[in-house]
Amino acid sequence: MMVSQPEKWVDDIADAGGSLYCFHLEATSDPLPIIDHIHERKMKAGVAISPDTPSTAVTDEIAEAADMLLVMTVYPGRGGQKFLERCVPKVAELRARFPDKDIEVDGGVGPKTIDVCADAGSNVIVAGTAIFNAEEPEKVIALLKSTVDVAQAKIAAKRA
Ligand SMILES: O=C(CO)[C@@H](O)[C@H](O)COP(=O)(O)O
Repeated sequence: MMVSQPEKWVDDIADAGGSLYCFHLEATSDPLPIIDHIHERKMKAGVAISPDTPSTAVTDEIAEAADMLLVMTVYPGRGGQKFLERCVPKVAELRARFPDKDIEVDGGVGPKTIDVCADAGSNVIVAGTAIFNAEEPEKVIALLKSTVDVAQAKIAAKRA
């Protein structure tokens, strides 16, 4: 949800059948009650950070309460923007602190940029333009999935 006052829309999304409610950390000074509310409404809670927000803004307390952490790799607003590689170290930092958490990337992700995201530890991928503009979207989806699967297996092997 790219909205201010994200707490206002939790019930509407739950009532509409939502299963995940992801909101921007920058949009609130009090994220923990929002996460609690999302969970009370039986949805998973995601916390997103924009490109200029450091990963350390996601405190251990917030991350432990949330189900998913989203590192935006473009400025929120529209599809088709250029992937911001400078955001990738935030994925690695979050993955190091939270080995078992879902960590998502969103923005400019496609066949040319998936490797760095997957190697940094992202296991949830949002891709718009790379899929919708592809001649064979299913092949792009398969590539994104397999790249993440291989990277996740490597990361798991290192941890073992
Ligand atoms: O909502 C946003 C950006 O505001 C993203 O979800 C993008 O829409 C993803 O699209 P691509 O960057 O993959 O085209």
